[in-house]
Amino acid sequence: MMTSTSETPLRPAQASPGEALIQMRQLRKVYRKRNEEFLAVSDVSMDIHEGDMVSLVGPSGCGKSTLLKILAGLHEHDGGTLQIGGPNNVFNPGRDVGMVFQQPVLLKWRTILDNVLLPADILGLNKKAATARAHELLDMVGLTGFADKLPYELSGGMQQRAAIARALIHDPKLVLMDEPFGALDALTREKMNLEMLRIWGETKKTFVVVTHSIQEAVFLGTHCAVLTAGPARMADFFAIDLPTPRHLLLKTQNEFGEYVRRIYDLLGVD
Ligand SMILES: Nc1ncnc2c1ncn2[C@@H]1O[C@H](COP(=O)(O)OP(=O)(O)OP(=O)(O)O)[C@@H](O)[C@H]1O
Repeated sequence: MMTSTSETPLRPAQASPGEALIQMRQLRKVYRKRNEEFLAVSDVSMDIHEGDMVSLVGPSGCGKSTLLKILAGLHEHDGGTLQIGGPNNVFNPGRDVGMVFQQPVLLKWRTILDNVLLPADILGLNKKAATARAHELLDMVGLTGFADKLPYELSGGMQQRAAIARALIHDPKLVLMDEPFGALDALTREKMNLEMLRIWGETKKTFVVVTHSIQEAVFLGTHCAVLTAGPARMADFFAIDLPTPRHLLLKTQNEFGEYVRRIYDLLGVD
C-alpha cells in the first residue's frame, strides 16, 4: 500500500477490500525552481479500480506525464491525497509498477529476451522462472521467434511490443503508459491499440495510458480523465460505456462520436 497526503506522506491507509486500487483526491503538483513556482497538476480526483483501463487525455503541458510520474512514485505531490492499494493489497511502487514510454528505450546491445528480462534482473527475480515468463510474454505480444534478435532487427511497432513485454515481466499490479504509440505511423498505431486491448484483457491488470489523441482515449479506455492546461486542472473523469471487445469500426458509430464530442467540448475545441 502506498498512501500519501501533502501533510503526511506515506501515512497508513484505511482502505478496505472492494475499495478502489487508486484513490486520488484533489491532487496537486507544483514544480519549484529557485523563486519560481509552476502549477502542473491541480484538482485531480478519481477512483481507479483493479482491471480498469484509464486514459488520460489533454493538450501538451496539461500535466499528464507528471500525474503518471506521481503514480509511479517518481514524484511527490504537493497537495491532496493519493492512496494506492490497501491493508490487504500492499502496493510497492518499486515492485508493482510497469512503465511503457513513447520510445521503446531498448538497450541496443541486449537481445530482445534480455531486454524483456531487465526489470527481473534489477529486482533479483528467479532467472529460470523469469526467462520462462519472458518467453510467454513474447508469445503474448506477438514476438514469438524474436527472442534472440537485437532491437535494430525489429520494426518500431515490434520494439514497442517488446517494451510492453518488459513492463509486464515482474507481474506488476499497475501498468503506466506514456504516449506508448505516439511515435508510430497511424496504421501501426491502430493495430497496436487493438493489441494493447487484447493484452490488457489477457493480463486483467490495471492500465493507465496517457495519450494526446482524443479518439485513442475513447477507443482504449474503460474510463477517461480529461485534463486541461492554463490553469492545470482535471475537467472531467467518466466511464466509457462502449461495447467490448472493441473493434475499429466502433470509431464510425454515433455513440463513439458522442464521447469524442464530449471531450472536444471539455477542451474547448470547436
Ligand atoms: N521537472 C520539471 N520542472 C519544472 N516544470 C516541469 C517539470 N516537468 C514538467 N514541467 C512543466 O509542467 C507542465 C506539465 O508537464 P507534463 O510533462 O506533465 O505535461 P504533459 O501533459 O505530459 O505534456 P506533453 O503532452 O507535452 O508530454 C509543463 O508546463 C511542463 O513544462
